[in-house]
Amino acid sequence: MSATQGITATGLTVAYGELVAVADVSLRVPPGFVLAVSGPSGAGKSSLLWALAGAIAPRSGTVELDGVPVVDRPGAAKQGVVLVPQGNGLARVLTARENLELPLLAEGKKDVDRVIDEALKAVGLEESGDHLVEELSGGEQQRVAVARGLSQQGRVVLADESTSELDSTNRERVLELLRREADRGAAVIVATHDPTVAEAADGHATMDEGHLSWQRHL
Ligand SMILES: Nc1ncnc2c1ncn2[C@@H]1O[C@H](COP(=O)(O)OP(=O)(O)OP(=O)(O)O)[C@@H](O)[C@H]1O
Repeated sequence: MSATQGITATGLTVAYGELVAVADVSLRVPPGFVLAVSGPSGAGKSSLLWALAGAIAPRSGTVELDGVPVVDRPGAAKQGVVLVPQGNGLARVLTARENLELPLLAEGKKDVDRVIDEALKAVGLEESGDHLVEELSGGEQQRVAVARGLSQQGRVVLADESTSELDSTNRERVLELLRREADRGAAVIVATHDPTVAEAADGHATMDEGHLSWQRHL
C-alpha cells in the first residue's frame, strides 16, 4: 500500500487564540482501519477531528486524503470526508429522513431514497424516518447522526463520541457499522471516552493537552 493512501495529518496544530488544542500531531489511517482516539475532556479530540474534516483551519501542518490536500469543509465533503460531530449536528425541526437527504442531495448523489432506507434500517430506525429529530430521544438522535454519516459512503469517517448516549446493544450495533465502513474501504477514526470502543479498534491513540501518543499502533 502506498504511503499516501488514507487520511494523513502532518505536524497538525490547531489553536484558538493562545490556547493550543492540537499540538503538532502526525498520524495516518489507511483505508480499512479503525483508529480510536481517547483522552480527557478538553484534550483536543474534537479539534483534531474537525481539522481532519477541513472544518477548522489548522494554525500549521497539513491534512491529506490519498495525497490530495484537505483544505476546507466543502472540499473535504467532496473528497468523501464524513464527520459525525459530537452533539450530532442534526437540524432538530427536520425529520430524520430529511436530515439524511440534505447532504446527499447537496452532493448530487443518486438513489437517495434507497440509500436512506438502508442507513436508517442499519441503525434500527426504519420506523422513525418521518419523525422530527426533536421528537426523538438523545440516543435515537445519535443513531440518526450515525445513519447520516453511513449514508454518505465516505472514504473517511470521523465519528466524534458517536456512542456516548447509546445502550450496550446499540453501541455494539454502531461499532459493528463503523467496522463495516472500514471493511468497505473507509479509513475510520472515532473519538471516544469508552474503553470498550477503544479496545474494538485496530489502533488506539490517546490525547493529552493536544499531544497525541500511541497506545496501540495501527
Ligand atoms: N471554538 C473554540 N474556541 C475556543 N476554545 C475552544 C473551542 N473549541 C474547543 N476549545 C478548547 O480547546 C480545547 C480542546 O477542546 P476539544 O473540544 O477539542 O477537546 P475534546 O478532547 O474533544 O473534549 P471532550 O472530550 O470534552 O469533547 C479545550 O480547552 C476547549 O475548551
